[in-house]
Formats: sequence, structure tokens, C-alpha cells
Amino acid sequence: MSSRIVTLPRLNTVNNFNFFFKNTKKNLHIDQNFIANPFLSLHRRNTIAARKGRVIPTSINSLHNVKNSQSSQHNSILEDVATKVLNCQEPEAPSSQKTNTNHIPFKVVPKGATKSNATAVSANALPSTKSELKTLINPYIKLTKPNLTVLVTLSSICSYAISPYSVSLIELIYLTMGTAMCSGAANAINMGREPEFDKKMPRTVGRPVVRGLITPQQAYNFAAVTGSIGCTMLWFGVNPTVSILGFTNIVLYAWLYTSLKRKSIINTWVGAIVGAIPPLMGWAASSPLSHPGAWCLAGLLYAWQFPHFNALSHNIAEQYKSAGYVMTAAENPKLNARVALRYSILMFPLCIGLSYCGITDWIFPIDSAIANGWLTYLAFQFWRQQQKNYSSGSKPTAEGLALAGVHAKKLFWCSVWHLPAVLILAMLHKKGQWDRWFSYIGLKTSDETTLRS
Ligand SMILES: CC(C)=CCC/C(C)=C/CC/C(C)=C/COP(=O)(O)OP(=O)(O)O
Repeated sequence: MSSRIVTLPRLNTVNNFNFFFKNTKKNLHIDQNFIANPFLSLHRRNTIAARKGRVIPTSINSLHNVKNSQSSQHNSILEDVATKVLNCQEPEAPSSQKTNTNHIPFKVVPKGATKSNATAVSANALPSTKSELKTLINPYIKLTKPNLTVLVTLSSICSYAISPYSVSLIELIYLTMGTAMCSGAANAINMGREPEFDKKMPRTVGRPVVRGLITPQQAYNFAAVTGSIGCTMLWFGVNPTVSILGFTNIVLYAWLYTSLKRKSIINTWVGAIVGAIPPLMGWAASSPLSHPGAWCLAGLLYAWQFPHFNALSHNIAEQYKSAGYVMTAAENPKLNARVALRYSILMFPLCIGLSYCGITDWIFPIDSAIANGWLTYLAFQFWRQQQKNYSSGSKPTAEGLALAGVHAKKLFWCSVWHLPAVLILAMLHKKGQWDRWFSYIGLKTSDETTLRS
């Protein structure tokens, strides 16, 4: 049989696990507990082995065997396969520990190795500084909830761009970095406080504190450093108001909201205030908070979180409940959908408000109404289904629940597109925006012509 070379990326635990999982899940019943526990406990050993570029021929060998085995033997074989995969067996291990790989029709070498130097590479590979650094830094990046931090920072930047007064690049850079650092700090404290609960939900089980990659104390230390740098940058690079707002928001999110998550459904309303503060920070960077436009924009971010979060939490309500979180979706599903609809409708007057107080032109309420209308329509469908499900007094049917789940999912994805769409439209329709651009490229606008003549 001719030999083929299969080049694998440097293996780490997750790669091993995914590889193993993808190749076996079609044929086997997977025991979740079995998978989760060895994965967590062996993580450190696997990371070290992976960093040294060691490969795991046993996984392919065993998978080959597993594929052909009888279903009655699946569980024990699966256990054997997973143990080997997760143990990262070494090529130089004593022969008693080696698995016979003679019948594998190809060789497995680390990425970057050629056929001729395959053995040398696996034996001599030294941990590169880059990958070591990556292993060290990645958990800390995850600690900041990067997606959320990017969204929060963008909401602050957009607000800065929409606000009526002067903008400067240096101020924008400080605002961006300071807001991102404060958000990262708030999220790090949140994660440091919740591993006991996060480990019970599939959505959060992979977080660095749950996995033991970072201790809660390390998370707090990280938050202290990033939070201090962030607030200092905002204080000196932007202004004290923005810095105080940033600090207040860290406290609101990391202490008040995070504590309320396990106590009362009020947490969602407090969380919405947390989400509304970054646009206020962006606004306060250049314009006074006494301007009603600031509050319309903050109101937009506040209101948006209800269709977004209530729809998201609807489909994982049971997970939240069993993890110990008190969420409206689980405690009062009807209210959950009603609130999502209520705040979707509120988007219309808030967009009109931005034009009314002179921030955007009067086209903005019209084209933002397309996005708002779509969101409200889906929120209405979700609400109507939950009305049907819970109004008769009897238990909702499985079909009714499934339909509500579908509507919630649609609403969630719509909300993901809705916010950037409305913020971009507000920036495009900012009053005088086009005049500024036209004068920048040397074209006179009708206003200018009228003024001069
Ligand atoms: C400037 C500054 C300090 C900004 C902070 C912005 C920030 C962290 C907003 C979070 C909004 C929010 C309620 C998220 C849900 O958290 P969750 O804990 O319910 O999410 P989880 O279930 O994924 O942990």
C-alpha cells in the first residue's frame, strides 16, 4: 500500500478533541460527561505536549478501529480512544505505551515538516516564542469577552461620530482604547465571579476561568490593571466625565448586574443601563450630556438590548435556570416576549427624537423605520406566539414552544443586524454631514451657495 503524508497543524487539545469528535460523532453515541471531564483535567498536559509539536498517531489508529466496531462495544472503545487522544501519547514513549501504528496507510507529521525530516521535527521541535506568547495571551483576550468589547467600543465610537461638536483623531484613539480597556476590565471581573455558574452552561463552559487557565484572582488583577489604565486614558486623553462614566460602568456591570443575575429578573434592566453608558461616553467625549440627542442615542442602545437579549435567552432559558441565573425568559416567558416587543416599538420615537433635536436629518426616521419595522415585526410574531402559548391557562404545546423558539431565533439575528444598521444610518444622516464632505472635496452645497449669494 502506498504511503500518504497527512500534515496536521500543531496539535492542541481542542484540535485533537474536534478531530476526534468530528470523526466519531456520526457513528457513536457520545457521553457528554465523559467528554467534558477528561478534557478539563488533562488540559494542561495536552497544552504542553501540543506546544512541543508532538503528534498523536493513536487517534487515527483508534478511530479507524472504532469506526469498524460493533455498537455494543462503542462506549468502552470510545473511552479508550478519547483517553489516548486526550493524553497526547508521545512518539518516544516506552514501547509498552506505544500503540501499534503499522497498519495506518499514511504518516502523520506536524505542520511544516517534510517527509524526510518528519521524525527530526517531531523530536527536536522547540516551543516557539510566538506560540508560547499566544498560549499565554489568548486566555486573557477571552477574559475581556472580545466580541462584546468590540460592540461596546463601536457603540461609543459611533456616538462620538454622531455627536454634534468637534472631533479629533487623538481624542478618538484615547476614547477607543480607554473604553475597550474599561469594558475588558468589567468583563474580567464578571468572569472571575461566575466560574461556578458558567461551568454549568454549554455557552460559557469554555471560558478561561472555568477551564482553570486563569484563576479568579488573576482575573481580578488583570481587571485592576486594565481598568486603571483605561480610566486614566479616558481622564487625561478625553475628559474626566468620560472617565467617571467608564469607572461607574465597571462597578455597575461587575458588581450590581453580576450579583443581580442570580437574584432577580431586574438584572436585565440594569444590564441595559450598562449597555447604554458607552454611547454616553462617546457623546460626552466632545459634546455636553445636557443635549437631548445624547439621551436619544443612549435610549436606543438601552431599548435595543431587550429584543436582543430576551430573544437570545428565550432559547437557553432552561440552561440559565439550571445554572442558577434568574432570567425573565425562564421566570416569566410571556413578560419576556412582551418586553422585547415593547422596546422594539420604542425604537421608532427614539429615531424620530434624534431628528427632532437636530442631530440627524429628517430622512433618518424614514430609512431607520425599515430596520425598526423589521425588528418590531419579528418581535410581534414572537410575542403573539407566546400569547397563544400561555393564554389558555394550560401548558403550552410542544409545537407552540417550538414556534416561539423559531421566532426568538429570527428576532435575535435581526437584532444583530439592526443595531449596526441604525447606527450607520444615523452617522450617514448626521445633520450637515454631507455639507462637510462636499466642502472637503471642494464642492459647494446648495446651503453654502445660498449663504454666499
Ligand atoms: C465601558 C464599560 C465598562 C463598558 C461595559 C460594557 C459591558 C460589559 C456591557 C455588558 C452588557 C451586558 C448586560 C451583557 C450581558 O452580560 P452577561 O454577564 O449576562 O453575559 P454572559 O452570560 O455572557 O456572561
